[in-house]
Amino acid sequence: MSRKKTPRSKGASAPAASAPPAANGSRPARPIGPPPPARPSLGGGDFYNVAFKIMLVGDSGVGKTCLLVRFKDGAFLAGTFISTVGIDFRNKVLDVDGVKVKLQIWDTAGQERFRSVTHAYYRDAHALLLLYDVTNKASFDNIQAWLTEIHEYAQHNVALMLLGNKVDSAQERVVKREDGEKLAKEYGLPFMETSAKTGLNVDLAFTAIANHPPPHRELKQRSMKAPSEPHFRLHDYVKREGQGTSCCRP
Ligand SMILES: Nc1nc2c(ncn2[C@@H]2O[C@H](COP(=O)(O)OP(=O)(O)OP(=O)(O)O)[C@@H](O)[C@H]2O)c(=O)[nH]1
Ligand SMILES: [Mg+2]
Repeated sequence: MSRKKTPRSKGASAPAASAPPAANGSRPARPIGPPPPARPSLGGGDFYNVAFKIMLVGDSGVGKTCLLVRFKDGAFLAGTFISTVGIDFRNKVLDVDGVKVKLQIWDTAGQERFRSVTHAYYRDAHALLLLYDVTNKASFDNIQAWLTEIHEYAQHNVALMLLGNKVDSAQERVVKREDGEKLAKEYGLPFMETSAKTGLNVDLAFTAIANHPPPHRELKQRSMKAPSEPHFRLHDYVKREGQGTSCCRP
């Protein structure tokens, strides 16, 4: 995949590839009735009922790490671009209808040389946030290649959302919002534009994923829908909750 920007190699403070907690490969079922007893999350004092694994993917430099840091810490990593090496993860527990949902968010390296590392993580992901940079046409053109990769390595029922990041950079924008909407519609994906810098739609993107329904219910409904409507619930959520966002039902 070609890129406009050449990411700098990683500095000493960069996140190292970290071993994942054991994954059971199954999608977490949101309980019907009272939530199961809360468990301590790995590596923190937060308690949770269910865990949900989300992967951030897209070209190097589109803002995956910044999006995660904005969501987790409410901060923006301005200045020096430190490209992720391999894969890193952070946890955040959200309350969804009284159920503590632990989002385990995997931040992958966009650089091609780490692709074989990240491939191994796709199959355990319950959801994918696929990013491009609205100021980088190449990152948008590469979305199709990312989708091919996702179809090859991820579970067939993975929840997927397309995000056009860096919308705060209005002067540098080269990918129009309509172009993002059109592409999303073509592939039947929910879509929104985000800014890790200002925080626009960042929480919404993650909470939409966290509100994703239990897989058994979704699969049942999905089997009655046309294949081109795989993410209708995410669409509905984004449409309902979003401000200045877009939702593309094919
Ligand atoms: N203006 C603006 N800059 C951003 C935004 N998000 C990220 N950046 C900048 O874009 C550069 C790359 O951001 P990263 O989050 O490190 O990119 P990445 O996708 O994680 O890159 P890799 O780790 O190499 O895959 C950094 O210099 C950030 O400061 C945004 O929303 N707006
Ligand atoms: Mg990164």
